[in-house]
Amino acid sequence: MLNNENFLQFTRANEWGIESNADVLSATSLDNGVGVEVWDSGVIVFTPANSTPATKGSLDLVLSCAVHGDETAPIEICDELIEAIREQSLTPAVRVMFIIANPAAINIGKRFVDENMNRLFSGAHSEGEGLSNNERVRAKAIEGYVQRFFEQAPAGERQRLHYDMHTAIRDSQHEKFAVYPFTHGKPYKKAQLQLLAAMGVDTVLLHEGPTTTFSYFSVRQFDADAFTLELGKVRPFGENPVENFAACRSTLRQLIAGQDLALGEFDPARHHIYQVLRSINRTQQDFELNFADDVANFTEFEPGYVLARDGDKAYPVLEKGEAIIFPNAKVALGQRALITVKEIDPGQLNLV
Ligand SMILES: O=C(O)CCC(=O)N[C@@H](CCC(=O)O)C(=O)O
Ligand SMILES: [Zn+2]
Repeated sequence: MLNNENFLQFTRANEWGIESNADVLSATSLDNGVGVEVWDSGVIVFTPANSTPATKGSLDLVLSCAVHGDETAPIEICDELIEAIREQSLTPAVRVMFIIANPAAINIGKRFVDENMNRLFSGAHSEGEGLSNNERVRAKAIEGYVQRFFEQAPAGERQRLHYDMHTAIRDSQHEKFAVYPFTHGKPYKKAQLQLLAAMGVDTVLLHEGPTTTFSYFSVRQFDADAFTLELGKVRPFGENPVENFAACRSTLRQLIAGQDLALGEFDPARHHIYQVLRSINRTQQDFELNFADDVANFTEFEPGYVLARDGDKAYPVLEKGEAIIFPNAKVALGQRALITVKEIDPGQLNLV
């Protein structure tokens, strides 16, 4: 068993998984009756001691971090929550699974080892060159764990929620924001926007099409409410300002403990909603972004301004209000190097 070993340390010591016959895989329970199962390195599931009132106990919550290994704030948040549950200072009233996705990338302090894991979900791990590197194998295994977690839930009306937590490479005009994956026409949910705001995330980016990200996988395969959360800027371990994550930490604790979040009336004015206008891919070795490294996410450029050049092709701004997100000229060929977005009125949204 794990004994008293810190789960993050155990995970970092077992970079690409643990033997399927390892004794750490056996299920156990804490003195307070909470069930604990380690399904793999970085994958731990807690089950409440007793059935709780249906409205609370019916939540199945996935909290993931380290899909990008250098994004340390979400790793620190998960570490704190996992150990609080194991020390019994936090008692889950809902099923909760934590996934520390890429321990090998954490250990080298990099976004990934061979390949960006957040482009490998929904089966992308097995396309092209197939399961040719550890990130591909791990993404496939993680898909299986999420499937098992959601599908093993007791019968009855249940809510599925997945927060895939990240931090961004650049500064941002909205420090925290969420990506709301493509819903295939289903309405967006007011309660989810309110829950995000309670976590300090008042800005939401609506994806306009399918992606190979982890959060879209949970939306598409399991009809979960799932979001990529960008909680701040990438910093080394120990340098994340604790106060910046207080709302996120306390809301996650309340969700895990099944406490009432008292979200109140939906107020559209409280939320900034951005629509994705374009994804610009790098297709040529000769790719450049035409703005400085310290230009923040959500910065607007005037129509006509050339944002990027991909070989001979120039990408000028097409309309007033067009702003940039996630610029990265160093992505692999064929991958997204930049997204452009535009703020829209929340009143325009199909909301339930
Ligand atoms: O700051 C950056 O440039 C990247 C931050 C990051 O990792 N973002 C995610 C967004 C995923 C999504 O679109 O849901 C990513 O690029 O994987
Ligand atoms: Zn990330």
